[in-house]
Amino acid sequence: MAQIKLQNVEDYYEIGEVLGSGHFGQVRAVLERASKVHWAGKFLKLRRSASSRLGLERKSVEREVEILQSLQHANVMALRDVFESRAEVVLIVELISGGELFDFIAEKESLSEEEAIEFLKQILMGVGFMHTKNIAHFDLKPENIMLADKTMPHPHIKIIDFGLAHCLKQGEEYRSLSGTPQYIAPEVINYEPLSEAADIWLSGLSPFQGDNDEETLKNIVGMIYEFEENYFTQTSTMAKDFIEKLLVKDPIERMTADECLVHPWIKPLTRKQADN
Ligand SMILES: COc1cc(-c2ccc3ncc(-c4cccc([C@@H](O)NCCN(C)C)c4)n3n2)ccc1O
Repeated sequence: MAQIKLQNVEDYYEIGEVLGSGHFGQVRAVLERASKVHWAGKFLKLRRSASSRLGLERKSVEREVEILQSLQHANVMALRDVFESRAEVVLIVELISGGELFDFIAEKESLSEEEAIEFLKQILMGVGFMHTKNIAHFDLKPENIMLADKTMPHPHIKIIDFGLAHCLKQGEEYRSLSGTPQYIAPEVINYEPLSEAADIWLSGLSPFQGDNDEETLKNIVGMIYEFEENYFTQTSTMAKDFIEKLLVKDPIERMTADECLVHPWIKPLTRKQADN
């Protein structure tokens, strides 16, 4: 468990290039001075006063640190160190060098269902693990699924960006409108109490995609979607059954991560089922 250090992060790590940035702040490559091991540092600006709109509230940063400290899993980005100064918190996490899964797939001529299942199994194992701890990610989307490295034949999935994640407490309602429009579940749009089920929604090629965010959100709430022929002609019946069991509006009726892992498309019972 990383204890929050009040020392200067640069006493321990050499700060390198910017790897990426977003709502979460900046991610930079860092080099641990003592071990010469490469890590990634997520630099988060803290809000200077209660009235300020700039920077993150301390309690949301503390929540993310607590969540990351409780998640040790092969398919979840690992937390190594936390440094805090007056205006900034730096999370030192494992460096993920394989890039985004989205880009890896985009660079391929095609993706077989077997390859898709391999990726999906790892994502579901990571999500299933966080759900056993009542932690929901609430921002699962292709950009937040990365590859530890691109070694074939078994690329290693890492789930990142727990900036919107929440540990759900029994008997406590949690609602949020945060997330990315084309990937959020209907219960988020309807501002209903949320559960881990909000993570088990489609987060690939969205069949709800509208011409703009407003239309997309309307499609999701109205369950208006279609499997565009030119994308799904080669898709097996079993795969479509799997997707349809995810796109269930009622979160209680939707498959859980563990149920997904035993769905016949992911875990065929017989060779015949596998060829469906
Ligand atoms: C700890 O929280 C985060 C960690 C990371 C993270 C962790 C390790 C790591 N190794 C390499 C990278 C990396 C490399 C290039 C781009 C990015 C990132 O800006 N794009 C990833 C998806 N984005 C939408 C969050 C991240 N990362 N990013 C990204 C977002 C986070 O909220």
